[in-house]
Amino acid sequence: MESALTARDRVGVQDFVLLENYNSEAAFIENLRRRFKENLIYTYIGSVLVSVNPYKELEIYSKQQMERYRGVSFYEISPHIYSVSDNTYRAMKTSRKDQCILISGESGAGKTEASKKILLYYAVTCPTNDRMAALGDRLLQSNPVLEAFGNAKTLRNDNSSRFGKYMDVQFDFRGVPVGGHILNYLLEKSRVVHQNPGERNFHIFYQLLNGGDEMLLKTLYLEKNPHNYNYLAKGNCPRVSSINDKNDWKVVMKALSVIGFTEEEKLLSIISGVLHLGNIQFGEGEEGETYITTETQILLGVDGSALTEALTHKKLTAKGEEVMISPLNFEQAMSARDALAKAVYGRTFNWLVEKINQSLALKSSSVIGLLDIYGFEVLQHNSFEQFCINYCNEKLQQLFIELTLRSEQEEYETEGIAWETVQYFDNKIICDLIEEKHKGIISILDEECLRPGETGDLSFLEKLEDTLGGHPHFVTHKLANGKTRRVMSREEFRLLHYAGEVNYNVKGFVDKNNDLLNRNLKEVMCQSDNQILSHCFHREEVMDQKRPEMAATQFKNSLMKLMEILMSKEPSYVRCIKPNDAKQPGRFDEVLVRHQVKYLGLMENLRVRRAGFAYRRHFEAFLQRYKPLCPETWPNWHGRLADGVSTLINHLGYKPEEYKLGRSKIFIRFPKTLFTTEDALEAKKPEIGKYACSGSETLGLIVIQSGWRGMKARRRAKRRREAAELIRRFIKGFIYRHNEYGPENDYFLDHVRYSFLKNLRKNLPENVLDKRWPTPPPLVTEASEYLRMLHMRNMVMKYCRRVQPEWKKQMVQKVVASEIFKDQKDSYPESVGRLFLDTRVGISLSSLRDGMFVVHMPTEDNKQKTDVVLQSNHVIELVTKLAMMAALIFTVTLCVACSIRFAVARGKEGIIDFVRGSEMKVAKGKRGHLLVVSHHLGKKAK
Ligand SMILES: Nc1ncnc2c1ncn2[C@@H]1O[C@H](COP(=O)(O)OP(=O)(O)OP(=O)(O)O)[C@@H](O)[C@H]1O
Repeated sequence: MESALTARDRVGVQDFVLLENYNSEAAFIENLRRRFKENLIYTYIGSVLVSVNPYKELEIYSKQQMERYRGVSFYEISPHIYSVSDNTYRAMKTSRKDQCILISGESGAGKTEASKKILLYYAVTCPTNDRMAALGDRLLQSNPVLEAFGNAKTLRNDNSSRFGKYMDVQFDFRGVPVGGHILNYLLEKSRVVHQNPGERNFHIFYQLLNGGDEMLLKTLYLEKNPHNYNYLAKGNCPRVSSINDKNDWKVVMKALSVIGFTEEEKLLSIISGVLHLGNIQFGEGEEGETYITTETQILLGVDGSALTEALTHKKLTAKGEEVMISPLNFEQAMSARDALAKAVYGRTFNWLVEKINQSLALKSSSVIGLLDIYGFEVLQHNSFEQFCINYCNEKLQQLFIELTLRSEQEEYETEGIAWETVQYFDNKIICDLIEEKHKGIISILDEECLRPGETGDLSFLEKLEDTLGGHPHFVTHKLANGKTRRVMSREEFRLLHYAGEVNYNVKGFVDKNNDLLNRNLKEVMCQSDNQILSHCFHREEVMDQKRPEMAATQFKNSLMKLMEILMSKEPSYVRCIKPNDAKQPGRFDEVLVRHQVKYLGLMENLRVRRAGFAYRRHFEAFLQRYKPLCPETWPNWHGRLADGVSTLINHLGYKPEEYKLGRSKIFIRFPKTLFTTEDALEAKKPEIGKYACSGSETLGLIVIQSGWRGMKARRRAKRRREAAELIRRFIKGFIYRHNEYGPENDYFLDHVRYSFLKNLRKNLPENVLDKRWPTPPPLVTEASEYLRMLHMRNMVMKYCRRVQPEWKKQMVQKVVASEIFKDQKDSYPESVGRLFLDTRVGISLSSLRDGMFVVHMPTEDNKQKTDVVLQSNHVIELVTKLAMMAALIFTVTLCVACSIRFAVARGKEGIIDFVRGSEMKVAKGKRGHLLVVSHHLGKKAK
């Protein structure tokens, strides 16, 4: 909008809320016209985008353009469908709330083009990977398929969607498009059997005849000439200059394969089957019975004779039992045939949508819904279809008013500003008139259809008059005053819709609401060889005695569901306008546009939006823009933002009725106030320039400055958005921290894990005796314990690798000592730090047959005699056991030489000489030695 403020004189205002005379329809249309002439087809009403069909290719949809709109707020840049797409996408990502974009407008206004542009924007700009790119392809490719089967050339649009479409684009938590789902509404099935002059049947029929190769057509028993088929000949318009059926056929076939279709053959045999069905001719017998004069074999995969029978007879049932078969007259047989064609096509279309949905199905976290649905329709002759379409628009208008008011009210509340009551027309009264139980038009129509006896359109009209006479929004010829009576036929009723008056002709209402297909025709279709058809016509449906819901009630119920879906999402709106009926570029037909402005409820929309304030902006943005206008805020304001804004507007002389300050935003009531401020800014610019520099560089500098400021502001805004998103994810994660790992808490849980590991890394125990270990959060207790064990093992392993055998022996000894003496003997603690020397304690004995052994004792104590000489008859056993008991404490030395030295006292040694002899004895030997003679057994005894 900021750019709108400066550009307002040349190309009108970019946002209608800036129109001074916002109640003037003429001013509104003039603004649209001025912009349209400049190829500026988009204008806002607040955040609602109004789009005028240019009927020519504009250079505004390139990839570069997409880049311009990425991450930029509405008001920072000129209006565009990409801006709506981007803001919606970002709102979904940051608020995690599902969004929807409601696109409305009359036939040919550009709804489908708008929805395709939105889809393309997401396909190009959203993050993706190979798998998702394939899915995005499927999403885009669903368009040509749906258009082939659901679009047709009408007088108003060469590629008119003849069904309503709601598509969910599903995104995962990273904002990657991961799937889609389509809901379709009220396909115009009557087009299969009838087209007005200048119109065509659905595109697929012509594509097949033009694009299908000879072999295929031969297999399907088809000929190329569309005139040969009754169902294609009615509009007398098989060729359309803007349509290339042959090319489109290739596109559709390719799209089907991208989507992953394997049933093309069956699908095409149904399409050809419908064409053949249309060529079935009936003859009339003498007694009024009907017979078929043409071939019906192999049609739609069902038995020819069964089909013939079902097309010419009707099964009548009474009290649930079949009682008789009655022949159909010529008229009845024709309508049975057409009913079958419509049912086959309609159900196949639903099946197709189901198939596409299957190929797009994936689990998602957030959704952006696109509603591309028929706009309000007023034709020369309005019938049941227009009634349903306009009812749908009433519901959407109701939703629109409710949601727009709600969001306005919410903003006021958040900002702490008193809500000012907005006068608007509440169309609930019209919705009730149509849908109320028992009293509404749909209920009355259902009653008429179900009533026993002859039912009819005129008696339906009478019932309407009886029940609804006097309702302010309902009139019939009988109830009308003279003036209205003159313009109404006796078969019409008029509804005063929010968008204008529409006369509906009741002819066909009962039949269309009944949408009946004879039971025996359904039975035949259940048995079709074609699996698509046997899927579409289910046996249970035939068995079920309950009457299915009437068409209008079905539509009403599906609309209720749609309303629920839309209510649960944050809406954005695109309102499409058709500038002329000739589909020509550059022509702006004011009467036609005024009509649409009225029934799109745009003036009402503008009034609601402008009821309170024309402009609202965050303090920061407002201050940033207008701070040069006040010496106290220029060049920088250092206090609170709210105070800065107050200082600024006081300086500018805003009157209290012109504005309100909320908690974070300023609300300005009149555009005039804003324009005056904007003009003051314009006038100030040279001075601001001088402040920064002088002379001819001024202008450039202003541009650079403002560009730099803009960039900085964008960066800041981006950082803020990212931070907000981070905090939001964090809080949500915290709330769901006890849930399974998933999109809601993954960020939080990852963060907890990461933080723990980071902390652990800094605080790992450094040796086996270091018992520190950070306390883990509950989420990672098990992992932490495991890590602790691993780390300990690792430290032990490293430690062990460093331990020498000598050292190991010491440790083993120390462990044994600890087991024996720890806390038992007072001298133990002193021993812990000292090495156990091998030399300190030991046993020596000779290798001979004597029983002597010497226990060597420590020699530190001077006074104490040390070594002990002992004798035993069981020296081997004794020493072994001693050695075993204290294997590593003692060293047992076997003395192969014949003498053992031992300590007698400090510094004094004794020597024992061992010799072999005939008998054992211990005696005093030479030089004071002790002589030990051991018994020698000789070789044998060994
Ligand atoms: N933004 C655009 N740029 C160029 N041409 C456009 C644009 N929007 C619409 N058109 C032209 O107008 C034609 C009709 O548009 P579109 O089919 O989107 O209308 P619609 O509102 O969906 O109509 P219907 O309700 O009949 O389906 C398109 O085939 C295209 O030629």
